[in-house]
Amino acid sequence: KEKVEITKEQQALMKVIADAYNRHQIPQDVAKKLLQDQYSAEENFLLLTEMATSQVQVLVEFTKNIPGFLSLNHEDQIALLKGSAVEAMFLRSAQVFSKKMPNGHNEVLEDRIRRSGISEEFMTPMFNFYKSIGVLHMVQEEQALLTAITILTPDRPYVKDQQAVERLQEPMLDLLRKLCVLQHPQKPQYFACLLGRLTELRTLNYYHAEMLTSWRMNDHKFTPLLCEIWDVE
Ligand SMILES: O=C(Nc1ccccc1F)[C@H](C1CCCCC1)n1c(-c2ccc(Cl)cc2)nc2cc(F)c(F)cc21
Repeated sequence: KEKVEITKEQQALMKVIADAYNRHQIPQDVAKKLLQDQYSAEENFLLLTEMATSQVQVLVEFTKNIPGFLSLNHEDQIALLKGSAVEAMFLRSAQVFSKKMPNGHNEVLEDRIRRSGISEEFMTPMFNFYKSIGVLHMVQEEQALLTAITILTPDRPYVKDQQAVERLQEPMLDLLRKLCVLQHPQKPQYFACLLGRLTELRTLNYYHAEMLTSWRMNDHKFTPLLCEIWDVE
């Protein structure tokens, strides 16, 4: 039985990533807002574009705290952010969705999202992903590391120096693997399961532009930042 322990520098890395993640959390206000009222498709779309725009800004701040990220080639920094922003948003949405709320609130939230304006065909893949994240009961540190690992995916389009990105991603993967063994000793496949979620996350990437352009309303308006990140308009 391999004795797993976190080294001093891994503890320091964990602290940096977890603090950055907590500092740059989007307040849970999107769930609270959705629970308060039933909005029209237009209002929901506006809320989504506002949330997604602020999420990108939050993601940039979080990414700047990843050790070594700012030493990467500048074009590669942009390619990594552009390549991971949508996945980070769905990962964040899944974490918001999975938060245990008072009785009945989780059901209301799901219902509000089902009726928000998203086309029917995307409900199943999206909620399947949210539920597969929910059953993992991830702790904050795991969520923060998983987001950092998603950002540091070497094979994003247009990344020139993939090795440099691998060198940053590897210590995160090693730390997450150890955390999983220590946090979930009764689930030896937990780490592999987490990485499997990242594969499922990429499939949502595939749908995201169509999820927006097929929102049940006319004349979809996007912020310039979203046009950049979400391959729309
Ligand atoms: O705001 C959102 N997500 C979000 C963005 C940035 C940071 C944090 C976020 F939760 C949207 C709302 C917007 C308003 C209409 C309903 C969906 N959202 C999605 C979502 C995101 C993108 C597409 Cl194309 C389809 C659904 N899934 C959600 C699950 C939740 F539990 C939740 F609370 C909100 C969620």
